Amino acid sequence: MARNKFDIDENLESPFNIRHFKRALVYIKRQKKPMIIAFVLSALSAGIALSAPLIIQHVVDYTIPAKDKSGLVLWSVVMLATIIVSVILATIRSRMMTRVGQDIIFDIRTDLFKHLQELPFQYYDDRPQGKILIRVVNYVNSVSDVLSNGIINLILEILNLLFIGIFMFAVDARLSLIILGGLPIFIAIMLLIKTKQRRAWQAVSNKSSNLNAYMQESISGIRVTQIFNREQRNEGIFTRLSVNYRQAWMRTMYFNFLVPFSVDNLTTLVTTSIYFVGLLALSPQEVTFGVILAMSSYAARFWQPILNISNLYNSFINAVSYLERIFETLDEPVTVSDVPKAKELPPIKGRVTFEDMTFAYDPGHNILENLSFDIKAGESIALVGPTGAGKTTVVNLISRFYNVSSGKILIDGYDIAEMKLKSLRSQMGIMLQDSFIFSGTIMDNIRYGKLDATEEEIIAAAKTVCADDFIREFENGYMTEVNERGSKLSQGQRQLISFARTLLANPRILILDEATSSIDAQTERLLQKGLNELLKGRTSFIIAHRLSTVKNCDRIMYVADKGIAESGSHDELMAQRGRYYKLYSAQKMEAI
Ligand SMILES: Nc1ncnc2c1ncn2[C@@H]1O[C@H](COP(=O)(O)OP(=O)(O)OP(=O)(O)O)[C@@H](O)[C@H]1O
Repeated sequence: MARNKFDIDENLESPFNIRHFKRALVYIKRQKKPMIIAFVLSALSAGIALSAPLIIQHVVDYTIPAKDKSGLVLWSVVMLATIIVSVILATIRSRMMTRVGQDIIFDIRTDLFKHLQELPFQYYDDRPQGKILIRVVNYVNSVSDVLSNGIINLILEILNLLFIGIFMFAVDARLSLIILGGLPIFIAIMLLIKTKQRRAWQAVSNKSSNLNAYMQESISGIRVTQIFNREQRNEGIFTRLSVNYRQAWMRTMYFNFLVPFSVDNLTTLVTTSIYFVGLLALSPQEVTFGVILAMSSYAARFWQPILNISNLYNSFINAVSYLERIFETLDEPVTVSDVPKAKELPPIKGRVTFEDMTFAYDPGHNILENLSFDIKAGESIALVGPTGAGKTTVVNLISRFYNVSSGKILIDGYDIAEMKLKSLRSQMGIMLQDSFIFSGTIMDNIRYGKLDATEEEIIAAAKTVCADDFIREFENGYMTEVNERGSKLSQGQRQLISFARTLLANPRILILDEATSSIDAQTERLLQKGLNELLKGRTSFIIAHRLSTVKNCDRIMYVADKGIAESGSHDELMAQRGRYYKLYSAQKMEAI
């Protein structure tokens, strides 16, 4: 069961701590060089811009009273030059940082994708795909700016604040203290809203994740939706999720606006105080008009970096809620992986042994119990039995898509839990009822089974499984582009392509899970010839509800009651007159 349905908020398994941020630093460190250059450029640009109030003070107090026209022109040119240089430096920096941001995205996304490819079936069983997608696509995008520009800007703003402090204290210490007077009020406001703000951002990421999961589910299930006229109901669910998202977003915005609102008012307050104290309380001899002008300009400039830092803090809080989820995914354990000192499974003959094997998807709820059987290399085995009995589970365990709960599965006497997964799976061929087709050409899709296969090998495989005829009927033959999931192809055609794909991989053990159920009887007969060739000398497990297709298997195992209820050849089982006999007779009756 999906642990996180689309309308269930995700609980973070490990809430954010500084360790997560340290991990983010790993990605940032890789961009050290461009980030240092960008930082120096920014520092230069900010330093140049800071000289403007000093120029203004000098011009107001000395150049203008002295009616020094050439001095006035000179200072105007200096002022213009500082603006131009500062703009050029800022532009170069912003280009560099765009690149750094993209490189960070690239690295995190690559790590996530690599990890997702290794995560076991169980991980995907438990989550809606949309919630996985949003982490790789949206969350990574959202954190890149904070991890690149955000860090640099934070250091810069702190330095900026320091420099402004030095400059303003150099101009007038008493008026500077008035400017600093607003700080305790600001810190108190920030402390008050900090926790609420973080929770609000977490809610936004939860709600957007839910929305995404539902979108993904709706698109995948659009056919069923239209068949059952569910459009209106689904719209209702979608609206509810959208409203939840909007409410969560509005709440974060409320906190976000609160911060600049406080800063604006504090700036106005301290500027007014400077005018008041400067003009009334202190004598004109002590404080010149130029000093008051310069100090009011510093007051605005002093509060600007504070506003910027608090905005950065907002983005940081937002990014933290995304980083938590990105790292949670990266930390997701690869439970089905090579054990330490795993051995390479040598080329196998194909003997498969289950030794007292028990398996549960969810602990405490066994699907198969104490299962033991031994299959000789080259034997063809049919797994039949009622829906939900565990046939697919048996074959999934042979490929070790899940770990057994107890007991062992051996191939040629080797415990598969101790073998390298790659060496195990490369010798297995699995064909499912729902054959997945990737976007690309038909040729690419068949080549998926063996990446270095030649065109001749691919065509030969397609011929063996009777796919060649229909492929050639397409205008572009093997080079026909198909969509993801193969929506241009019939289900039977998709299965034939996946047959060719598996044949190309030349596996020693072959698993056919309802693989021929969508192929018409005539094609199936044709295919059977190819399949017989394919099955020769290989161990095969065939799951089929249509018993006529598995009658000729060496052994038929009837899966029921958490184990194998009956086992033997068709004739033996018919003679037993047990459950297989009943099922076969019932199907025969239906066919008449
Ligand atoms: N990923 C999963 N997580 C939890 N339970 C599962 C999972 N997959 C299957 N099951 C349960 O395990 C049992 C066996 O499922 P399995 O798919 O092996 O049956 P099956 O015999 O192949 O059925 P069918 O003939 O319908 O394909 C079922 O009761 C099913 O509900």
